[in-house]
Amino acid sequence: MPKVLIADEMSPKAAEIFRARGVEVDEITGLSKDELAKIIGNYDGLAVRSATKATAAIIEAATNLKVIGRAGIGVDNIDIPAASSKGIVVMNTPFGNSITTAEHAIALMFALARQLPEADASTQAGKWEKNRFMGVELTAKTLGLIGAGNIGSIVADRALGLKMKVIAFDPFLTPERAEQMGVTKVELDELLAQADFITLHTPLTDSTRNILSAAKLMKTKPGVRIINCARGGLIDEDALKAGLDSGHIGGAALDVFKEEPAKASPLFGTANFISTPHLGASTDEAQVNVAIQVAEQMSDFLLTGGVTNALNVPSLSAEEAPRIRPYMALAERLGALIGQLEGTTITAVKVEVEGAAAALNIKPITAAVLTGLMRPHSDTVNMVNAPYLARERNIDIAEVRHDRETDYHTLLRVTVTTPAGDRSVAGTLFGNAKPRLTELFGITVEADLAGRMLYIVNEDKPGFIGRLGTTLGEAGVNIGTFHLGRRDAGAEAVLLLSVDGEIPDPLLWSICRLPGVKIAKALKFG
Ligand SMILES: NC(=O)C1=CN([C@@H]2O[C@H](COP(=O)(O)OP(=O)(O)OC[C@H]3O[C@@H](n4cnc5c(N)ncnc54)[C@H](O)[C@@H]3O)[C@@H](O)[C@H]2O)C=CC1
Ligand SMILES: O=C(O)C(=O)COP(=O)(O)O
Repeated sequence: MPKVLIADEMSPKAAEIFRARGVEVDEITGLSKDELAKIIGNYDGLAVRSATKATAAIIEAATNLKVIGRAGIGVDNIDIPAASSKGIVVMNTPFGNSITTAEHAIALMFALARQLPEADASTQAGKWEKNRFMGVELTAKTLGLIGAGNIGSIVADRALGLKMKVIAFDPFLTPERAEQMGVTKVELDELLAQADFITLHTPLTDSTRNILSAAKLMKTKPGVRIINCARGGLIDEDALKAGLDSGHIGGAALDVFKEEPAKASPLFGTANFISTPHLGASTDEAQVNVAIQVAEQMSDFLLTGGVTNALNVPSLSAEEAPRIRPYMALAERLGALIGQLEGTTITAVKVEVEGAAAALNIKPITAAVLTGLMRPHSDTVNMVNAPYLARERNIDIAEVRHDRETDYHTLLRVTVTTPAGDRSVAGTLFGNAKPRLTELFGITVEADLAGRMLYIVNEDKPGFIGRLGTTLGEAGVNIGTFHLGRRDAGAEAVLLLSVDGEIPDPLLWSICRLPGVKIAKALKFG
């Protein structure tokens, strides 16, 4: 039974679902990184929110880990490249807490507009400072969105309902989507010059880190109010403090900080500054949503191999999975065939799909080809890390979808480039389910690729097959299936035999010494 560690506070729904699905679960929160490193080797899955840092060191210690599930959106606490190169799937729940987080941004916008926290503190201190707190209306003000994805677009929708004008800076926002959202797409400097309120909704990446730098903050409209419910690190906190102190920035509300937990900050105590302790996702509804999603997704993966919302491996939907699985089996076998025959000299791989296969998601098929190709040379390769390992080995990957008629209703071709030139194998599915080789290095040969096989290239001369049968028979090796292909009569022939049992080296050498044999290799599939 797979075993999962829930390492951050999560709705009890998560543990309930894991157990109901047949996954063992431990809930241990507040672990130090050393404590986590010590126990992580016992688990197949790790479920986290933002507090636990799944660093390279933790991942290194996670000898059995197969999946890390983030009950939430941001995955900046997970070292995805480290997980990928160890073949660990990383998944998040991209929508479960977006409404809640958008509502928190709107709440902070109101709080800034009417100085609610200060007014509350003053009133409860018995001061009744009615004249001190003069607010601004949101109606007709301009809201500048930095990042118009899931959360940004919900914020835009709510702000439009409040009769605000919404402008957005997001390099990936298409004009059509902007129009559909009812927002005006602008460049960052234009947004800074026009916005009365700015709200950030991007992930923390190299392109967004410090996006509101000191220089950019200086370009904002005097009196601007800034909200960050996305990630600390998007705003230069020192420059924000200076802007608030000078009065150029009229207010700022941060739910997230560069260093978390933020137990001290120069911003604390600054006038017109509001903060919450990373509460964006903290509602009953959102926490139930993300807990259910993460537990379902991780259980699916651990129990059935189904992949949803993974960040480092192509997703396979429930409808797609049954159609694509036989292709992945074919892809892995073609990759394994060519990987065993061409060794480690491969510098490029081309995956081509034709006929029915051309309508499918090619990414999992390519990942399966690469997995098969590298498995003979790596014990740890799997669907997750195969593309990364290929990249590390400077293998160039190309994917081609052909829109043409073929002799087969569906065809998958794998071509590798080696110092000796390009070599190609192709295969199809019989009955949409059974992987079958159709072509090997330009020669038509139909074969199942399964179990132990023997690959022989020989001169096409009479008597060879008899001699081969005798050699195998004398060694006590039974032939299961026998597939023969040749370029032209009397030219080079290719033999693929499935055999019951291992072919020991001395037997392989005897086969190599048979007259006419050019190449003999033992192959293994599955
Ligand atoms: N405070 C909290 O508790 C929570 C915080 N979050 C944070 O909110 C962020 C946004 O979440 P979603 O909207 O779901 O993500 P999303 O991926 O749907 O949207 C992010 C948007 O940022 C845009 N973007 C990327 N690089 C950009 C750049 N250089 N400049 C401008 N825009 C850029 C993308 O094109 C995308 O449209 C998350 O990454 C997460 O870190 C999410 C949930 C809760
Ligand atoms: O989902 C996200 O990105 C969040 O930041 C929410 O974080 P949390 O799960 O509340 O620690």
